[in-house]
Amino acid sequence: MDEIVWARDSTEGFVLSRISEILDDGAEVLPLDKKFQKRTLPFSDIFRANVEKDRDYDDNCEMMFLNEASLLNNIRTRYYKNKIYTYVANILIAVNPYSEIPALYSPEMIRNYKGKSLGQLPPHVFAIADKAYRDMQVLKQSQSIIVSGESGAGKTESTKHLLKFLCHNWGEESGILEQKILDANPVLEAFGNAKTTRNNNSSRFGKFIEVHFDKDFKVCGGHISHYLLEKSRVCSPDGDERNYHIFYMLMAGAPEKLRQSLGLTKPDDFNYLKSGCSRYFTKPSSEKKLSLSQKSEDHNKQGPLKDILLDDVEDFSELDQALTRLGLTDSERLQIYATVAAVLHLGNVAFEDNPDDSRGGCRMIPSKDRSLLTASKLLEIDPSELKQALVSRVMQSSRGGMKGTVIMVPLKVYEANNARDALAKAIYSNLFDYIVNKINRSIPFQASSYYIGVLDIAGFEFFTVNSFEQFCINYCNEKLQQFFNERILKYEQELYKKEGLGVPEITYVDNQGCIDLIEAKTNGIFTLLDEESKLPKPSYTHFTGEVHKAWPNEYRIGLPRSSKLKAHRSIRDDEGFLVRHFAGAVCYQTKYFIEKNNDALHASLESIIKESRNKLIETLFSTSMAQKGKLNFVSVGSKFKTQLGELMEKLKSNGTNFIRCIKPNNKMVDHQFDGSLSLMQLKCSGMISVLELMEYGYPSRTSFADLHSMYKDYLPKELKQLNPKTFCEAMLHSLKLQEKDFKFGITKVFFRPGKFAEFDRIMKSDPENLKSVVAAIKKWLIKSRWIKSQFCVLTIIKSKIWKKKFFWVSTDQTNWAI
Ligand SMILES: Nc1ncnc2c1ncn2[C@@H]1O[C@H](COP(=O)(O)OP(=O)(O)OP(=O)(O)O)[C@@H](O)[C@H]1O
Repeated sequence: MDEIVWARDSTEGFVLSRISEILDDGAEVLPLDKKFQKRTLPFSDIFRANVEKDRDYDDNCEMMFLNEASLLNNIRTRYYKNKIYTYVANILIAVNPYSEIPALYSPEMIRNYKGKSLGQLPPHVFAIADKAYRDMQVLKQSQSIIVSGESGAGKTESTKHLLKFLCHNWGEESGILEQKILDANPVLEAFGNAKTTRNNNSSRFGKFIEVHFDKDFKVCGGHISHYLLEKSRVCSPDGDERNYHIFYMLMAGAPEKLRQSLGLTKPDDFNYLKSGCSRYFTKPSSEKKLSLSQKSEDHNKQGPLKDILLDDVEDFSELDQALTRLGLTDSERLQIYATVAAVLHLGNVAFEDNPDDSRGGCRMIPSKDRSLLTASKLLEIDPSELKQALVSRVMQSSRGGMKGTVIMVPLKVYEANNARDALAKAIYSNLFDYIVNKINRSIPFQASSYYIGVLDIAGFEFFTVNSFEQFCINYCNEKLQQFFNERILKYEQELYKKEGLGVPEITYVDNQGCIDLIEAKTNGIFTLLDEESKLPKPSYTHFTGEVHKAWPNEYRIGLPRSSKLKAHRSIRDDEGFLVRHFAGAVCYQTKYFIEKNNDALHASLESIIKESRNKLIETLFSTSMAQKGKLNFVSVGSKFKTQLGELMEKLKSNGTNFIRCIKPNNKMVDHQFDGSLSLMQLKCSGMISVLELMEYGYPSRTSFADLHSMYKDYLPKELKQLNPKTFCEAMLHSLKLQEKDFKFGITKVFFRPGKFAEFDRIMKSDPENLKSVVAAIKKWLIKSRWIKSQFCVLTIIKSKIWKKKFFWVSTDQTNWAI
């Protein structure tokens, strides 16, 4: 028993092994590398291997055996050769190299990929951008490029390269528009990105960036839509994580005068920064520009954070210039910086129990007066009114539906803390909306015919503790997965039908049930959460109970104790629920669901902030949704549901391209490939199911014209001159490929897995072999021409006989038919 197979392994993903014994429901396998142990595995963990050591494939579909193990191995082999891009048919897999690969994105590369069909050059993110552009031109349809992957997988970097390729090749001569679209990046990153444990420059929001084209397919504008900024980070970055970059950039990079006027000193002087990592990102040259008083104790002790791209000192001036180019005046930029500083000062306001209040209310700690004064000054609101609104809230009694006396309700310490944090989050997230809006307005926009939209949104997430943020992200991924399934499978089947291949229908697992569970109007989890918020005394345990009650027989939802993870099994039934997503089960802890879903300010705070004399603050809160009573509040969940609905509509009406980004290791280092981590991501992105589909279909396909242009130079003149369809027929029929390995469609030829590679190998083989190939093609051509001419003769003879017959029949009846 000598067959070499891939055997599942918990760390590597798969290891090459030899089957030593076949058992009833599995086999005993012996890994080739002695460092791995012999094991007995079920058949579902053993896969056939394409064993040609060190060989890799541009397109996974060129492989003979399409399975998760061969896919993982191909990606790994290529990654170590610095080939970070790989196709699975039209889908691009991009592995984060965590290092610069020389010339990979050079201007020459940008030129090279322009106008090339997919497959003509090695896989590349530029090839996908070019395909989207050509599809837009040919099909006269807007296109989307969906870039997905977990945090740190390289979505934002890929997005930047896509935009650069599009703007560079089809932007206007002056490059002003291109500059504006590209200037959006440093601005979005300063306000929307933060250092997390998984990525130094993690985007804490989703975005859909549209590049618009005019009737001549030249770039004529752009637009950014953003989703779900992570607001909780503003008040409580944790452990090794940081708050949004802008806070540190201002403190490290702003001119001294500006820092002084904003009362900015060093990160550990501010509560909203010192709960997390308080060090700056610097390079040796910029570190020298920092004074001791600007640096936190930790920074002084441990030194700066390091990243190839980030530098808080230099990034501030880059941001300031980008904002200027986007059209913001000196005073507008100053107001933005003042607002950011105000958030920090607000965070330093603290409360204690008020011994003079018999109702258990709190008061501000007197030593924090200075922070309150600075925050009020920067926000241009009255400090005493702000103080009052932070420690109490106004309620109106109502009797028989009539509004009655105004009552001042004192807040407890934790309520005042919540009110302060809610205000800080509202200011920051409204500022983010304002900045995105400013970017959009600064990008000139002429009448647009089509657009290419790039979606950069977080992939499926599951941690030990999963809260409302993960719930929203996973809901979004559930919708995107459904779309992916529909597009890939539907497209595939429609193509087979259109090309007349006669391949039987392929079915797939539908995840609509899971989507219903979350978004159903009457009993979906979002609805139950909103209902809970409207109760006089909302409680997360009651909400959790309602969720379990609403879905008693649904297998997709379960109690935390049904989790496979020990950490989740100890969560009480009324403190969490488990959702079985397409990518795996996730246990959500519901403790902060209500607060995170309803982040509106209480009425007193809302009215104080609206009275600000500061133009920017006034603008930020002019359209904000005041909580006009509990019954008509707009929750975070329902807003996201609506936004996502609109996005899905756009995606459905566009052509689609997919890029799946993979993070090869958690250490964020180059040349280290963690097999099981990467395999998990391939599964979560739906790539394994795509392979299953491809295994039974014809995954490699190319148009007759493309195939002709790809290989004509390998052949003599007389064969080159054939028309593309005859050329393809001649080549495929005369080579020793079996009939079942390929199919001719109307415009394309389709190959079974691995067969295109076989064909390619024959065509590119040594001259001696090629000679015999040419001879075989010529022989086939002579034979087929002979058959054709015989067929023609026969047809003429037949038609003559038929005409005679017809004439005879028709003259016998009516004459008009001749
Ligand atoms: N193509 C690339 N070449 C070199 N380095 C890269 C590439 N792609 C990503 N990186 C590195 O990986 C880091 C993380 O990438 P990126 O920020 O694009 O991830 P992401 O998927 O957008 O993460 P998040 O969801 O957290 O925002 C980058 O800051 C960069 O250092």
